[in-house]
Amino acid sequence: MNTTNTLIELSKAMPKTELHLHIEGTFEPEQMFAIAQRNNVELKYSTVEALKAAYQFTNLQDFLDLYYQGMSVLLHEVDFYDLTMAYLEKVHSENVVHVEIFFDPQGHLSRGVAFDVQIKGIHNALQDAEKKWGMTSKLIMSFLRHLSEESAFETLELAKPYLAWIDGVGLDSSEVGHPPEKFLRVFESSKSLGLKVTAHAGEEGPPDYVWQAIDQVGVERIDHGNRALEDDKLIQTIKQRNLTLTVCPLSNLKLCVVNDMKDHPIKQMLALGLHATVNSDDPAYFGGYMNDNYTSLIRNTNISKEELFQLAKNGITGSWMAEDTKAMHLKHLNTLFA
Ligand code: HPA
Ligand SMILES: [Zn+2]
Repeated sequence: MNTTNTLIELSKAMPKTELHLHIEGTFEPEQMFAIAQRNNVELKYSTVEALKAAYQFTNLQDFLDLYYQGMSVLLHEVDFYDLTMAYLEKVHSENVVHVEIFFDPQGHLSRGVAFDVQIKGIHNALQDAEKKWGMTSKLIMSFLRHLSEESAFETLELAKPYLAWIDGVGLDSSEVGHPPEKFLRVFESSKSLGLKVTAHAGEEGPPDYVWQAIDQVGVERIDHGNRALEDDKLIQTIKQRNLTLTVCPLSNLKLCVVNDMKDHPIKQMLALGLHATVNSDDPAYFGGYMNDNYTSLIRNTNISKEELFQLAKNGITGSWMAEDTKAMHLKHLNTLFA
């Protein structure tokens, strides 16, 4: 086998974590049509093929418009369960051992779907995956940044009875024009409830948004972070504070954050000593799950075995899983790469 194929096989076999994944972004067109039919909801596209053909994006907003349309067929607890379980089954088959999943409560509340309906479906699927395969997970409630601070506070209020099932809060949706500082007070309240904090920053937004996420919000992780590379002082700060970047290669390509996978900056991030990880973001929309992301990087960026190991290791150390579980997966990883 040549080196490329050897590395691809190794990337498939290695224990992986997924730290940046929107559960609503795992909605495969076939499942979307099946759930639409059983819920008597009409989709804007008449066939799976027509829907897939619309997955051509030039920026984040193009994608978000379709993403919110797609999730509109989710109405009942079983829909959230089925969506989550389909994703977990898929990534279990790819040797993903731990997932940290975002969900967007406001994207469903606005359609009259209650908070408890959403979270019960998702939570039960996560529990079943742990029982069946020992796959561990964390759940991150994400605020939609194009909506108001007041709406985020209302969402946090609804989450209070379910804090035992929620590990952290995040910030997603349209980035430019909606800086992290817009949600400072909501993040403060979230922290006081014992929740961890992360935020999408530097996907399309400027380095200043990453500064705000770090210095004002006090995030424990940065989701994406690509544009941090434009600011040397920011790079040094991210490094000094040991902040993990949840990087999403195929997402970056589909949303034109990078023009070509050959230009993806993940190797540069590693060379700078940043804790970059590989994640799939919205795999049903961006052309691939975890293994596809690694395969694309290996084929296009000349990644070495050492870099592959570092990416997988960063995924374990940058996760919010228990320290003894981290140690167990790191041991397995070391054996595979020995
Ligand atoms: O990549 C993303 N960026 C911002 N918001 C999102 N919501 C789902 N995916 C994304
Ligand atoms: Zn994302």
